[in-house]
Amino acid sequence: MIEIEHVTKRYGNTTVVDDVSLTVEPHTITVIVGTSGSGKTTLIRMVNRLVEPTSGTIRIDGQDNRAVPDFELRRRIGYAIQGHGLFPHRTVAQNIATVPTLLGWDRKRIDAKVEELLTLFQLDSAAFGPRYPHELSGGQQQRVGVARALAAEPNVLLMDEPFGALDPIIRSKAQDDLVAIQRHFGTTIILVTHDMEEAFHLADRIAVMDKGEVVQYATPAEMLVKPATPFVETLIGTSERPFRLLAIDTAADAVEPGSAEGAPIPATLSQREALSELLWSGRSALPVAAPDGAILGKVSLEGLAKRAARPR
Ligand SMILES: Nc1ncnc2c1ncn2[C@@H]1O[C@H](COP(=O)(O)OP(=O)(O)OP(=O)(O)O)[C@@H](O)[C@H]1O
Repeated sequence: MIEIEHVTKRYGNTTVVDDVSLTVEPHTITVIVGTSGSGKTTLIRMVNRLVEPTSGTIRIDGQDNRAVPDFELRRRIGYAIQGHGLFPHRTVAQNIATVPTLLGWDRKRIDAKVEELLTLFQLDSAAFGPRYPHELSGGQQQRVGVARALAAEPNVLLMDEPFGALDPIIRSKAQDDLVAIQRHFGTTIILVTHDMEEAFHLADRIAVMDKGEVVQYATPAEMLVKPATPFVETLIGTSERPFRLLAIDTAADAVEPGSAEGAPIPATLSQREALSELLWSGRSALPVAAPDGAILGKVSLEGLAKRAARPR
């Protein structure tokens, strides 16, 4: 659990984070959104103490983060940023091994961890381990960046626009990978993004920042139904509301019994993507397939239309 209590950061006379309090429950994804310069990066950097708060307290699993030695903070808190921040003169394997090496893990344990993470991110370790970052695509570099952040098995992962530089297809894949990883390790994640679609897709809770303040901290569904301020409403985009609602859950959650014609859609698609497939294929229902190919049932236009309506 991460408890941020009355945290303020000032640079000179300018307050960039203004008395922010929020609690991030263990094993959840909290997404921070807001306008440029609203203090998102500064807020998450105070969690791992890359920035020192002017006042206030941040506790990680009950412990004040000022009381935790640096090396221990680095082990407990992974940090992944846009552009990946990979060391250009170190191989992929060496990049991933950075924090475990600093922590003095033995060679065998480090090698096993590198292998595990590369496999998890669908990068063949024999082919990719010895390569240098410039020999990878942007999407591969991004995955290595996240793998490196996870190498010391942190309880907490901070991500600052980790998918910002990716094209939409790789981005969607990277988001799915992140959800899979989060389930696999049970990591508590705070992620900063500009992309509201990404926020609604990934978040258990969303924090909206405006001029250094958190103006709303709520589940995506709560935020859609009751935006705290006109700013939050604008950020969500009123014409987007039904689609945002559908972006929260997957097709698996909307499966109805029965069969349907046409190519099956994966159960992991968001309901929004499922709706898009339905509209584009011109069908009123499509089969839904589990990852092993088994047909789970169908999703229908009618079913999704009900789910897109304002929750009561
Ligand atoms: N070291 C610093 N010294 C002075 N001002 C700073 C410093 N770091 C950040 N700021 C200011 O604090 C404000 C918040 O910056 P921050 O990077 O946290 O915003 P952000 O919400 O992450 O923005 P963006 O979405 O554009 O990345 C900005 O106005 C920025 O100029």
